[in-house]
Amino acid sequence: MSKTGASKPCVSQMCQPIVATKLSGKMDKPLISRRLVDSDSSLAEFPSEAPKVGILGSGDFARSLATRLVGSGLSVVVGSRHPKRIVGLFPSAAKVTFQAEAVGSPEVIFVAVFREHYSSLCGLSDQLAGKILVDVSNPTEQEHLQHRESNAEYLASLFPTCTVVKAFNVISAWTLQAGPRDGNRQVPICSDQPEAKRTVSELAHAMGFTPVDVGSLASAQEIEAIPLRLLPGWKVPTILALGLFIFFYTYNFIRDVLQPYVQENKNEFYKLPLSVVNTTLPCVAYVLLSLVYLPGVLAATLQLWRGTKYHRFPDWLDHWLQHRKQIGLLSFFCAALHAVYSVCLPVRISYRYNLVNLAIKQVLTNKSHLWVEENVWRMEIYLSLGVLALGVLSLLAVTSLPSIANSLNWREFNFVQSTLGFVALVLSTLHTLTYGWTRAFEESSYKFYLPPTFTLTLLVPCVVILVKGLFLLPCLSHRLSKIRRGWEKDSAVKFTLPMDHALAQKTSHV
Ligand SMILES: Cc1cc2nc3c(=O)[nH]c(=O)nc-3n(C[C@H](O)[C@H](O)[C@H](O)COP(=O)(O)OP(=O)(O)OC[C@H]3O[C@@H](n4cnc5c(N)ncnc54)[C@H](O)[C@@H]3O)c2cc1C
Ligand SMILES: NC(=O)C1=CN([C@@H]2O[C@H](COP(=O)(O)OP(=O)(O)OC[C@H]3O[C@@H](n4cnc5c(N)ncnc54)[C@H](OP(=O)(O)O)[C@@H]3O)[C@@H](O)[C@H]2O)C=CC1
Ligand code: HEM
Ligand SMILES: [Cu+2]
Ligand SMILES: [Fe+3]
Repeated sequence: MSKTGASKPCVSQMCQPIVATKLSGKMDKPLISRRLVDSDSSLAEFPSEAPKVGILGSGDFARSLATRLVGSGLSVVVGSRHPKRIVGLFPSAAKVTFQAEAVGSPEVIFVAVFREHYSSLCGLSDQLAGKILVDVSNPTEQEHLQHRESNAEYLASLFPTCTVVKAFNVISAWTLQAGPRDGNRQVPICSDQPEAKRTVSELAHAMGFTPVDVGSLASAQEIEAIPLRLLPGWKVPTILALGLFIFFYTYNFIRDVLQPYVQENKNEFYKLPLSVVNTTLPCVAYVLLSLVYLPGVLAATLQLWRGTKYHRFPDWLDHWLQHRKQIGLLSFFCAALHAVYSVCLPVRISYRYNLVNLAIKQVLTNKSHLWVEENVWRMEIYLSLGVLALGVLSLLAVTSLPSIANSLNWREFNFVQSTLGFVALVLSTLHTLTYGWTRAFEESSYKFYLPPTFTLTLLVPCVVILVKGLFLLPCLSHRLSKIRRGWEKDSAVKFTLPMDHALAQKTSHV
């Protein structure tokens, strides 16, 4: 039955890059030679005979897995219901045969079959007894909600004489083929048998992945839920950003387009795609940035108010504190777009028309040398401040990349995120103030009685900056640092009567 007499390479052979010419066909080529996998010679852990690995199923996942295993120097045997049909799709070094024959010799068998077909494997029970079964399956969202036990636990219940290990479900067939250099390297592994877990971990390592032990098979439910998640921490911040965008866009539309149309009969709808967007984006970026630093201020205020740090923050604040990274990155995204849009402003043909028309008007009225010193300075300064603010924000964004964050110690990271982030907020505020200048006090800036947009955005940031400034006052900063070292306000300890204590608790939770 065997297609090739799958030779078992010894360790010294395995350390050499596998020669592609030995294999034939597209699927045959190992995508990564052993030398490229950054293994820390973990293969040396294997006995001199390459262990045989079994795979049940011949689908996408099975094919990619076989390719990867063969490319990692392991000996592979694939069990299919129709081996003759699919034998050409597998690397020639892999043996492809009937299910019953395939599961005979390997100690470890990957079950690359969907959950609903597990029961069709029950006929193999006797041959599988005592072996390690690796469950790689991913439930659909519906299946995950529908079944109480995980796929892996279900498999274990069907084969009580086997040891089931949950692994590799977070790796796509594509990543397996392309090699672990692209995409996620981490493979969460769980099983009730430490020995089996170790064997599968070593396999993962040999294939260039990083096994992560997540405990007993009961954790399989959690592991199976991982691929079902789609950017979980981003939902609320994204909705927030979209909400702000819609609000400010509508507000700017009314002020910049609707008002001239209704009251001055001017058609300025051309502003919709760029100009209005560029007054909206910076407002969203700026407000989001202040919302990154507001919860820290609220937390500190609450701690000062309660005189202790040992009371839990309310849930909404806790949640908010945890989503600051996403809110901050969205703010950076909008600010970066605002910068690019701003650079585009003078490129527009409408800008040139307006400029030429203004020049002609000046010629007609015989005016010369239009130069308002104050405006010139104001613009130079607000643009410079904007560039500086964006520069500092970029530092924050760069340090939030895990690889950079890992190279910083806690204090360095905190300095960039907390101190420089606050500097960015102050710079943005100065940028906005110098841009807005005295227009908040000019009647002509109020369209439909609506104040200029920038005045709306200033509210939250100014409160944050003000309160942060207050916390620098010696009396408050001293008290705050005492609280953070575990000191508690006398009154919190004084009440000892149960009723009084309950009362104290109640009032401190406002
Ligand atoms: C572009 C960009 C990228 C960002 N990337 C990240 C990121 O990768 N990761 C991230 O976490 N955030 C990120 N953020 C969010 C933000 O920069 C951080 O959360 C920053 O640390 C907030 O600073 P803070 O001073 O407001 O809060 P913190 O320094 O966290 O302090 C908040 C509050 O916690 C309490 N507190 C602080 N220290 C103590 C203590 N020792 N004991 C008890 N209580 C204490 C106080 O009440 C304090 O006011 C990013 C923001 C932006 C704009
Ligand atoms: N594709 C991917 O990227 C990933 C897949 N997975 C998991 O791997 C498993 C396989 O997925 P995938 O390879 O994509 O699926 P496919 O549909 O491509 O392959 C499934 C294979 O199951 C085998 N099989 C065994 N018994 C039966 C049966 N009774 N009825 C039908 N098929 C049977 C078939 O092989 P034969 O006919 O030779 O017996 C078939 O090729 C799934 O559990 C999936 O969740 C996990 C992570 C990523
Ligand atoms: C390279 C960086 C930047 C440049 C070149 C820049 C440029 C500009 C320009 C040209 C305007 C006037 C827009 C208009 O005429 O409608 C403006 C306004 C504004 N900018 Fe920036 N900016 C930069 C960075 C930032 C950053 C980082 C923030 C805050 C996070 C910010 C917040 C604002 C705000 C709130 C306004 C007022 C919008 C309004 O109400 O009309 N800018 N900026
Ligand atoms: Cu959340
Ligand atoms: Fe499930």
